[in-house]
Amino acid sequence: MTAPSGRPGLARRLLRHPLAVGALLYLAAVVVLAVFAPVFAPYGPQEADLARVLATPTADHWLGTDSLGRDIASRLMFGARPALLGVLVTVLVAAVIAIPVGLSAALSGGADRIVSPLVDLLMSIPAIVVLLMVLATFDQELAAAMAALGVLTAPGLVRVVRAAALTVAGEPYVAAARVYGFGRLAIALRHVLPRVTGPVLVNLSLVAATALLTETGLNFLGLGVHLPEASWGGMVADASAAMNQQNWMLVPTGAVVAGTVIALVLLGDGVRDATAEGWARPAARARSLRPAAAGRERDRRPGGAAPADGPPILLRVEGLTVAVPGPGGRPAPVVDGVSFDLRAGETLGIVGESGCGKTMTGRAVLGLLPDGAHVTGGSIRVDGADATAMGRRERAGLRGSTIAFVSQEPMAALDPLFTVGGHLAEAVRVHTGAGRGEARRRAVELLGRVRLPDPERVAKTYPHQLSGGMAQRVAIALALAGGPRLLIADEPTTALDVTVQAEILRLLRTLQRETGMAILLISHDWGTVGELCERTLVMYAGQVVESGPTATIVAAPQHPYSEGLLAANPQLGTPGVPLHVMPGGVPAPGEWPPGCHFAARCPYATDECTAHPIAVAGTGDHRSRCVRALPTDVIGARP
Ligand SMILES: Nc1ncnc2c1ncn2[C@@H]1O[C@H](COP(=O)(O)OP(=O)(O)OP(=O)(O)O)[C@@H](O)[C@H]1O
Repeated sequence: MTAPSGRPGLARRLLRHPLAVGALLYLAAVVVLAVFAPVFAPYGPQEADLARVLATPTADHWLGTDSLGRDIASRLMFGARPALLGVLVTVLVAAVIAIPVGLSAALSGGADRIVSPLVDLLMSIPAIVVLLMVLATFDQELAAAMAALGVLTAPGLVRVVRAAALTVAGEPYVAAARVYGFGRLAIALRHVLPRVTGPVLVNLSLVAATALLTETGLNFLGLGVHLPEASWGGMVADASAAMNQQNWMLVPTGAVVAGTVIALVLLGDGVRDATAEGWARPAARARSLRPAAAGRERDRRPGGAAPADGPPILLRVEGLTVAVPGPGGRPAPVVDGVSFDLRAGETLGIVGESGCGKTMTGRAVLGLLPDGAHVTGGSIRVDGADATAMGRRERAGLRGSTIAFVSQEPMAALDPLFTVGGHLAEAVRVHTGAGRGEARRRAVELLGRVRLPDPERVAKTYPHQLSGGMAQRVAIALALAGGPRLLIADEPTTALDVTVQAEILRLLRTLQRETGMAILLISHDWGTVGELCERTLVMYAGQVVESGPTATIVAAPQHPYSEGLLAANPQLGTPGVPLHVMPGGVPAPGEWPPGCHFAARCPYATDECTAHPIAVAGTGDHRSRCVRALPTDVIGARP
């Protein structure tokens, strides 16, 4: 791992852009001269020298005088005040409206359904008409007009914030933040807002430029600042009126207005570039978390009944069915009548090929199904409470504190903006309400618990500085932050190399012993499941086809699919003997055959298998969904 290093902040990155620095200096000078105009201006804004009207620059009047002999430099300084004030009002109003509204629209489908059409409607309103109405109503009060301009420009900015936030909201670490139990507000402020700052600042600079031009335009028309007060627009109007006698006056007034607009735009460009540089990171972006499940009830018989006695049942899933939109928009089940119990402190594996519905089952338990997928039947009871009947808030309250999640892509779950320690401390604060110092201490403690060497140092690193194994340990530490009683680990070792896989499995076993939490391990690999799980569910095409003690299934599989899966496992193979390959593939959702879903690939299939749905049957806690219970020696007798 590389040494911890800080990332230069936006301000420091901005200083690397000469044009932006020039723009910043120019704008700073304008602001200082405006604020301290009474100090810096050699003359009062209305101080007239009728003996020297329309003078070109002299030692007394550096920028000349206007048609009433007033000092142009002094009036430009005083005129900058309403200009800057107007810009400030517009920008503030636009930002205060657009940022929260745009974020809400991006993060909540309900809000978006209201916001998007409203934005379209507001953007079609002609701004100038509204501004003239406001000026007429408020006795030419420029601040009111500029506030109205802020309201009118807000919809455009809402679109920008929404679009930028939507992109960020799709990032895996935002999905992961929900998994870790963060509320919407915390996610919006902590993970999404910092990432939309760049586009927002760029667009605010354009809003500012528009506001300046509008303010100048209104004053040019004599509709804002009351004469004889100085305003840039009024000065441009004076200069235009005196063009036939002397055209110098338009040079300083026009140059100041144009210079300020250009500086605002250049500053926006600089911010955009500096923000983009901030996001260019050495590590490739990790892939996104995979989506998950929901369901319809069919077979309520527990496919994975826990032993009758033992610790209390922590999770009871009964007849869970999850559907996604299938061909023609009809719901297609991807999880079909899955039932199992998980007792406190127990480890249960779900094993099966890709596409069998393992992840969907896990994500349904978590209450985080992908868009379009939903639970169409069955129940999920956590500690006896029906989670499927819970409201959004109550369900979110379970995540992180009662149920935690670890995915196979730990790097994707970590926000690149924050150090590992910052990330963990935030999770601790969310779940325990601890103060900053305490949360920080607990964060380092958690890093120690997942056996990371030198936790203090690791706490200061950024995600891209971690190796895959370290990132997985950090993700596990994050999952532990809320003291969960159930950890759902979805292929937690798949992306790691073999030695690191073994270390992570050992860590999970140790943590499970230390904390007494239950583990639901999702894997396609018998080796992983066999390493960690007392009991296992074998899933095929959305259904549990076999369940029971892992050792029993491995020794004597009852279902031909379990048998084929075991025979195809390299860890259980004999050196020199080619591994068994199951012909065909898992049928896609919506294409499941009637009866046994595995029939088309099954070497023992008979007409009976496809005639009707197959019930779960078996003795004790070892059950399978097959018309025949296979003798143990049948693997050797494979046709
Ligand atoms: N967002 C989604 N929309 C529609 N279908 C989906 C979605 N996510 C997954 N599916 C489908 O649901 C089925 C079950 O997927 P799931 O991810 O649960 O399988 P899995 O057994 O966990 O396999 P893998 O290990 O590849 O994730 C698959 O057929 C998959 O194509």
